Amino acid sequence: MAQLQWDGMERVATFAQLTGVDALGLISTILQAAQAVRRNKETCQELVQEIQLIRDLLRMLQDPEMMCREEIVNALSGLEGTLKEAYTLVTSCRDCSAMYRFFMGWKQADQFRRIKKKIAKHLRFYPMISHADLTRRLEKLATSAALSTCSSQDAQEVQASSSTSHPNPELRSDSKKSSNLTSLRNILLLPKSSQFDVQNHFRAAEVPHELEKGQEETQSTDNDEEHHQAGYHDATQTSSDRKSRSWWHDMIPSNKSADAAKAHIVPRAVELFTLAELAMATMNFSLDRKIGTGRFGTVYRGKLPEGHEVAIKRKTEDSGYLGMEEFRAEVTIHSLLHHKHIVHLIGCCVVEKEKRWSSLRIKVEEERMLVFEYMKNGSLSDHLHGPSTSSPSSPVTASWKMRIEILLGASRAIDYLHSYAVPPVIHRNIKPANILLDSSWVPHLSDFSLAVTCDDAEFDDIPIAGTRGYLDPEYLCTGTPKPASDVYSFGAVMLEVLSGRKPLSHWQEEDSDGDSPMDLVSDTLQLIRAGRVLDVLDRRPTEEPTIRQFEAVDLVARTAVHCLQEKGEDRPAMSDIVARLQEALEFIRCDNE
Ligand SMILES: Nc1ncnc2c1ncn2[C@@H]1O[C@H](COP(=O)(O)OP(=O)(O)OP(=O)(O)O)[C@@H](O)[C@H]1O
Repeated sequence: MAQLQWDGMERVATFAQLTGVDALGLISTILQAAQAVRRNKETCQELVQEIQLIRDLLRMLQDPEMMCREEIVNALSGLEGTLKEAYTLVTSCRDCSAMYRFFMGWKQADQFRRIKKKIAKHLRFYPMISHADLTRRLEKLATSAALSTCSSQDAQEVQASSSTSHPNPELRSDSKKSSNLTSLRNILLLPKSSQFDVQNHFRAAEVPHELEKGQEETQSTDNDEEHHQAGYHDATQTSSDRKSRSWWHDMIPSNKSADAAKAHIVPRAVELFTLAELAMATMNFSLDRKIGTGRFGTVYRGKLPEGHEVAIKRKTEDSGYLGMEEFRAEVTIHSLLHHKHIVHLIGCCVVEKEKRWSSLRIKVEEERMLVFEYMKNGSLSDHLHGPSTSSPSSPVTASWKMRIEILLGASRAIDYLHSYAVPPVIHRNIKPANILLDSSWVPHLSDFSLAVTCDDAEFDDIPIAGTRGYLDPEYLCTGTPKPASDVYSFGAVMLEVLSGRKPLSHWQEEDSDGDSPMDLVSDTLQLIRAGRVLDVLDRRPTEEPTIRQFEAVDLVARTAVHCLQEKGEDRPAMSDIVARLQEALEFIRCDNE
């Protein structure tokens, strides 16, 4: 324990000595101030999360050698100023007077944007530093593990002192040790290529060979045998280990490792599930566990052995999902994204299934599954148009405030994709069916099956994709997706939320040759431009909106018009949309105060 405390002090000293800044002190002051904010709570919370990342970063910077690196010192220069600005901004959010709101609303949104950009700059070496820290911890763990296995007596001593005071906290208790090894297994499941190709900066990760072998052995269960007998080959199983390993190691194209290194956020470790584990979680993919079906497969609700509820998207080759390349791209992109309004990808699974075509021929098909955190309250679309709309208990159906909160959350997720993810990501399938709601009605953007990164140089090879009714007409003409294409789709979502109407009527959805796919868009745009917003509004939240509600929905309507401009360059950036929705929400909140 004493050793741990000393380590912590040493870290602080290292950073403070080298920079002359008590950044950790400043950070804890900001975190305290953030607890008392009365306005812009969500934006402050996001800022706090990023500031916490800076704190984690500083704590990882315990190696003085690293702090001497020019690129890191440069990235951290100006940190004091940024933190002071962040403090001033956060404390200004304590003031809740109407006058303050009137004069400061827009200015604050601008300041938040500026500070977030500065923080992103400070965090740009996060992946490399985190990688170096991880390597250091792995080496420490591997050394301890080697020490503990070299003599059985030593191992017994470790067990005997498991719950007390082993000097290495990672070996302090058996359960702690096994959970560390589980998370290690998860970390190691990332292909080597994705473990930050940082040869110009730091030594590449060396995964201890013994640990790799161990991780494979832990994956087989009794149930696997049953599935082999039923004609399944789980590509992650021992019988096809070589294939499994090369599949996984090939999973992320090597050129993506550079992207990962550039990202200011570390790729999340994606867990590799076996078919047996997922079959068990879903009662063998039983019908009553089915949540919904999309173009690319079926989604099931499942429960993992630890009790964690998940949604399992099962994609088959028949479903029209394009193939392994797209699956890899989806997992790669999704694992790089960390945002409170983006559905968390927990893991995936690939299995081979034998299908008998005739007495002589057997065809081998691949099935791919993705495991996500479960979103208990379904999709925004379900609440606007599904059976739950008849239920007055759906707050989405009944409340303008909730609808605007959902739009705001989703817009923040898209803003993150466009402006903070590195490389930037274009979702290409923004629609209410892909905005999911958790048990607290917090929105999460989902479905990255069509997402592309902005540095995918050869857009020519990527077919135009999206959902009719939300597709940007400019993208349809040029074939080149841009962040502005997502902005257009989000404009259509805003109109749908305001009007409660789908952009395409049922017959248009069915008829792929329908020549007027944008009826909601063109009808409502005309009405809004003519100042007739009231004629557009869904009357389920309230028959007559109050003045504040009207101000809010009017602002949303005008923002939607702006998003639906024909030319991408005339549309607003996602960050402006976030600011306007934030303002719209403030109007509604005034109503409730
Ligand atoms: N993580 C999740 N938690 C809860 N429900 C989910 C989750 N992911 C998807 N669903 C449900 O499953 C349905 C089908 O999802 P899926 O993403 O396969 O298709 P889609 O988005 O409706 O359409 P498409 O993929 O064809 O564009 C969704 O509408 C949603 O209701």
